[in-house]
Amino acid sequence: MSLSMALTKGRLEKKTVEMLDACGYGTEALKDKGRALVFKDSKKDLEYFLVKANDCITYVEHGVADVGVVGKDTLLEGGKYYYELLDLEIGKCRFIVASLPENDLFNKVGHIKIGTKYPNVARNYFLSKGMDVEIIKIDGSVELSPLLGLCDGIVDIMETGATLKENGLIVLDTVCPISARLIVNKASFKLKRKEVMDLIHDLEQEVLRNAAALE
Ligand SMILES: Nc1ncnc2c1ncn2[C@@H]1O[C@H](COP(=O)(O)OP(=O)(O)OP(=O)(O)O)[C@@H](O)[C@H]1O
Ligand SMILES: O=P(O)(O)OC[C@H]1O[C@H](OP(=O)(O)OP(=O)(O)O)[C@H](O)[C@@H]1O
Repeated sequence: MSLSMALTKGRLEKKTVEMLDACGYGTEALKDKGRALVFKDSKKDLEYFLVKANDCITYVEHGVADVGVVGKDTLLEGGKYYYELLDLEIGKCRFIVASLPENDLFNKVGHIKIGTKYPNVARNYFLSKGMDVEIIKIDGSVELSPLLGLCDGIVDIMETGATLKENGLIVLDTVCPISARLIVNKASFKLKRKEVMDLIHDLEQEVLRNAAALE
């Protein structure tokens, strides 16, 4: 049976395609893609489509995609009707809490405002600290919000730390590490078990090879 795979476009796209390539999959169409969004694997019975991160979960939950590759950040923010079966160990970064140095929100008395693209992650984090904060949803350039006084601090993704540094923000805490995960539709896992397990096995071998290469 054929498998359909939702890939998160953007930062994870190239690394995911490289992994599939290294596993011997036929991903040429994904590399020379123009404006197309659906691609057939040239070697395996597999179809790919490229979507935004949140939509990856939606397609997998609805069974339109049997499997998907999406960041743990997106999984933590929303969606739950899927199995998360493999850490691909690509797209590594982390969720952090940051602020201007003079705005140490953990020692602030009174109302605290947090800017973030990830309101659920931020709310859960501060609840776990016993702090009642106001969450302000921001869609991008989150680092700008404390600079302009919209909020006291942010919960955002940090990879190299360059964006924080260039904007004079400091890390106050790490919420959790992030990496890309393989998620699987629950029905597909039953009905296409062999195909899904073969894919997981192939990717798992590549995760191990990548880890060994780093040692
Ligand atoms: N430095 C980083 N910043 C953001 N995401 C990163 C970073 N490094 C790895 N990632 C991972 O890549 C995924 C996709 O990020 P990307 O910025 O391409 O899309 P996005 O968050 O939907 O942003 P945009 O709206 O700009 O397309 C994230 O969900 C995260 O898992
Ligand atoms: O630690 P760094 O390597 O600097 O990376 C972190 C930055 O990258 C992401 O933003 P992105 O470029 O996706 O733009 P956005 O703020 O518009 O989402 C993230 O939200 C940070 O701003």
